[in-house]
Amino acid sequence: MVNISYFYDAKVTEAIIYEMCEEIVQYESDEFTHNEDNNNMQKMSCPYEYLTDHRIEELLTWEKAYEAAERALERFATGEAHQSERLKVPVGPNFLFTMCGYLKDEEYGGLVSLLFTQFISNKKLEPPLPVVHSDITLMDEKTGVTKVIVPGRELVNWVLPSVSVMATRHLHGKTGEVLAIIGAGNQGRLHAIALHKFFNFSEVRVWNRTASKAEDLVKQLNKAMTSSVFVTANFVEECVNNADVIVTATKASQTLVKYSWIKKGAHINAIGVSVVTTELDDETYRSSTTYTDNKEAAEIELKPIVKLGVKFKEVGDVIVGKIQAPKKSDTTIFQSSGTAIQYCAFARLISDLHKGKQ
Ligand SMILES: NC(=O)C1=CN([C@@H]2O[C@H](COP(=O)(O)OP(=O)(O)OC[C@H]3O[C@@H](n4cnc5c(N)ncnc54)[C@H](OP(=O)(O)O)[C@@H]3O)[C@@H](O)[C@H]2O)C=CC1
Ligand SMILES: O=C(O)C1=NCCCC1
Repeated sequence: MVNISYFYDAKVTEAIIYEMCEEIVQYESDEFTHNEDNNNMQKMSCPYEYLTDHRIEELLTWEKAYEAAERALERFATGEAHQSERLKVPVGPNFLFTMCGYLKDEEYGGLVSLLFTQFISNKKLEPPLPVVHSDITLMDEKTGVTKVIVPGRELVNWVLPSVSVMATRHLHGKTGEVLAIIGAGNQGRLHAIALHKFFNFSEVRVWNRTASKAEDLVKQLNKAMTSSVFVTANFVEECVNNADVIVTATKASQTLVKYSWIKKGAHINAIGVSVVTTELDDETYRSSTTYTDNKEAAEIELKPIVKLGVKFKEVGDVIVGKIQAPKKSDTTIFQSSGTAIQYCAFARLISDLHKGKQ
């Protein structure tokens, strides 16, 4: 974590403020309007844009997303990033979740604030509304001025799979031949695409509770990639059998994968999050090394895993060489928590792409 206490040193603060004011004056002349009747109080015209899902899809590519994910993991590990505590505010059965962060980086830096609501009760409305709503605000790190607001639901579609790709790269390497996807929902589909684009697997197996959805996804992906590598599996055991890389991305509230079915040395990206259950059995956690992108959050939020006595390691520490990479024979789990820093890197990337800067 970066130590931001130096901002409170009076002399340094003065120097920083002076430097920033010079830049702000420059900025004002372009972006601000003065209200003479109000003691020269600055009134801003709206300096930011809301970038739609559609615009993000137009701008982003998986290659750019992998790079942003890797940089965010690196910077988090080297301390060039600062994050506030994550806060979950209960609203009956629903909640509001917030996280803020500051990433110091020429290309991907900024200040970010992520707001995310999960209203289970929306399912019962007539007509029903989506359960998750989320907006991510990116602010300039020199002025605090808002640059863009992006929809979190779209951004998570890029952030989560590319962080898993980078975790797989650094914890397992580019040796995988068979990928097993458990769950053909949104994240299962996106992980299949992002991981296959990066690793070019010889076989990608998909299992889903509702088999027809796995069949549809397999057809769709083979067609889109003019390939025949995507195949369905009838049972979870058949899907993970001898697989090198596994993704669990379901909303299951029961264990789906048993350690005895997994190849030794496999890597698992465990995406399905629950405060009460895991998709992997206890033996899998006890016999593997579990990595996360945010140890502090994982220790608080992933209670069922903590209860097993699992000691989390951070994937960023492997990337920057702070800790040794796992051995080929180690079975590894990546337990993704998502960090404000990752969202900052992606929001900045999108903001720059939108303005034609990248
Ligand atoms: N860490 C993070 O930031 C994020 C984590 N997630 C997590 O990823 C997981 C998947 O989310 P997402 O892809 O968006 O969800 P979707 O609603 O798109 O897909 C849900 C999937 O879970 C399956 N499923 C639900 N219940 C069961 C069950 N009892 N047994 C087996 N399969 C089941 C569904 O199967 P069927 O088709 O049969 O219904 C479907 O394949 C969730 O746990 C979610 O919390 C998601 C986004 C962000
Ligand atoms: O859909 C989710 O889950 C999200 N998680 C974190 C950020 C926004 C959306």
